[in-house]
Amino acid sequence: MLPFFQKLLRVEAGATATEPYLQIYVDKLLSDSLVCAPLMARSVEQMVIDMQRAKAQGADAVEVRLDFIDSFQPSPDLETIIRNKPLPVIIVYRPRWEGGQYEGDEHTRLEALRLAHDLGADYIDVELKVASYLVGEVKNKHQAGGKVIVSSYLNGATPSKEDLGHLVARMQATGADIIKVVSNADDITELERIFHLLSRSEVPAVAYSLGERGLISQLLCPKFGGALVYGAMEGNSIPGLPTLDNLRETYKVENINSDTKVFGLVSKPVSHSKGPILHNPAFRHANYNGIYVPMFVDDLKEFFEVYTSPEFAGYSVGFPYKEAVVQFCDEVHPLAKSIGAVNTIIRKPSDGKLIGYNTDCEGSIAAIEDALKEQKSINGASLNSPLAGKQFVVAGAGGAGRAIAVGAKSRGARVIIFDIDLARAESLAQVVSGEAQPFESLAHFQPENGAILANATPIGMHPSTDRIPVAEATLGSYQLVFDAVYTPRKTRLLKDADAAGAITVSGVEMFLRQAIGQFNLFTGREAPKDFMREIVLSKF
Ligand SMILES: O=C1C[C@@](O)(C(=O)O)C[C@@H](O)[C@@H]1O
Repeated sequence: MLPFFQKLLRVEAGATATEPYLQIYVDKLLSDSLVCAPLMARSVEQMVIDMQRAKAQGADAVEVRLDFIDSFQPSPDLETIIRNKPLPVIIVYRPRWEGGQYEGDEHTRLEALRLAHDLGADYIDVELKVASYLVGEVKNKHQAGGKVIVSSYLNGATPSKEDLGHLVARMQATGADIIKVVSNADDITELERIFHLLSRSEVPAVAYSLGERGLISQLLCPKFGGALVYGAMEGNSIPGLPTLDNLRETYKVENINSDTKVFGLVSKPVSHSKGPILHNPAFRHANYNGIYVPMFVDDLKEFFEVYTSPEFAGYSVGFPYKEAVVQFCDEVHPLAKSIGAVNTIIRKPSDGKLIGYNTDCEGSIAAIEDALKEQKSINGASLNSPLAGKQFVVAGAGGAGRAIAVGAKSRGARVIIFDIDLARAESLAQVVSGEAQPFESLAHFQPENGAILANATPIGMHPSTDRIPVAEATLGSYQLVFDAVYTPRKTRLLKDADAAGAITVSGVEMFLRQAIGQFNLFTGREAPKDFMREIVLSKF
C-alpha cells in the first residue's frame, strides 16, 4: 500500500524516503488523511463564514462548491474566497452533467477554474471529461503552484475492480496530482472495491461511495491510504457523510493507519447504534489500534464472501441477523449454539476462521442479577442466583429474547416465552424447558407475585415509544422489569414499572455489559470497565 503522502512524495520528487529522519517525517504524515468539509453556501459571504466554521469544527481543508453560489462572479468572488481561506481550499465548479448545479457554458466554467488556480487555490477539481484541456496547461504555468484533482462522479453503483482499474489508469494519464472517484453504493460489498482502489493507486487518491451504505468508505479511508476524508459541518448533513465532529471525536480518524484493525456492527438498520461512541473511545483508552464502524448489511452471505481479509477482525451482530449469522460462522461457542444466536464474531488471526459468540446472555442476566442483589444488599458472590426458582417472563423470542431465556434458565428460573410467532416461542421454550404462549395473551397474563419481566421486543423503541408489551395493571406483580430496548434509556415500560413499585433495569445496562464482553473478545485484553461505564452514563 502507498499511503497518501508517500505517494505524493513519489509523484512530486520521484523519490522514496530513505533518510531515517525523512522516513520518520513521512511515517508521521502517512496516517494523516486530510479531513475535508464540503461547503455549499449560497453566497460568498456565507462561504467565508463557513470556511471559518469548518476550521473550528476540525476540518483540515475545505471544498468550496462554486456551483452553489448564487450569481457567482468569478473574479471578485474567487479573490474573496482565496484571500480569506483559513485552510487549504479545493475549488470545485461542478456542472449538471457531472451531478453539480452549474448550467452555463463550459468555456466560462473552465475559465473560472483557471482563475482559481492563478489566484492561489491550493487545489482545483477538474472532471475527467475535460481534464485533458486543463491539467497540462495549468501545471505548466505554475510548476510549484496549486495542484489539480481529476475527478469522476459515477452516476450509480461502483464498477467492477477491472473497470475501476481502467478508469484510474485514464485518470492518472491526465497528469493529475490527485484522482477522485465517487460512486453511489447500493450495497456495502461495493466498498471493498473502493478500498482496493485506494490501496493500489499509484497517485494520491480519493475514493468513496455516497449514501447510507457508503459511510464506511469515509471512515476507513485513512486505513487504506485515501488522501481526503469528507465530513459534514454541523447542521449541514449529507447522506453517507459523517459529521466533522464524528470524525474527530468518535472515530479520531487522525489516529487511524494501515495497521488499524476494523470491527463493525453488522445490522440493518444500523445508524441508531451507540456502539461506535462506546467501542472507539474504549479502544483508545486501552491503547488498542482498532476502529468500530456501523456496517449496513443487506445480504449476509455476500458480505462474508467479500470481506475475508484479516484487517476485518471482528463484528458485533445486531438486528435482524443474530440468528441468521450462525450459519456463516466456522465455529460457534457452545453457549451461543445453545441460544441459537450470535452477537459477536471474531476472525481468528491464525487461519481467518470466524468464531461466533453470544455476549447478550451474560450481559442481560448479570444486569438483572446485580439489581436484585443490590436491593437485597447481597455483597460478594452467593452460590445461588437470585433468579433461582423465579417465574421469568420473556416478551419476544428473537436473538435477544433467546439469549435472555437461556441465561434465565441457566440460573434456575422458570421461563415463559411470548412471541407473535408461536412456533418460534415454542422452539425456544423447548430449549429452556419452559412454556410458550402467543404474544396476544401477554396483554392479560397475570404473573406470579415477585416474577421477573424481560422485554426483548422492539416495543418502546422509536416509533412505538408510547407502547408497553403487558397490561399496565399487572406491573405491580413483578419484582423486577428489564427492558432490552436501550434508546430511549427510560422506556415507557420502565417508567410505568417504576411507578408500580418494581425494580427496573434499563437496556443500557445490558448494552454496556455485552459490549464489555465484546471488547474482551475483540482485543484479547481486559475491557476498561469503569471507563466504559462512564461513557455510557455521560453520553447515552
Ligand atoms: O443487541 C445489541 C446491540 C447492538 O446491535 C447495537 O445496536 O449496537 C450491538 C450488538 O452486539 C448487541 O448484541
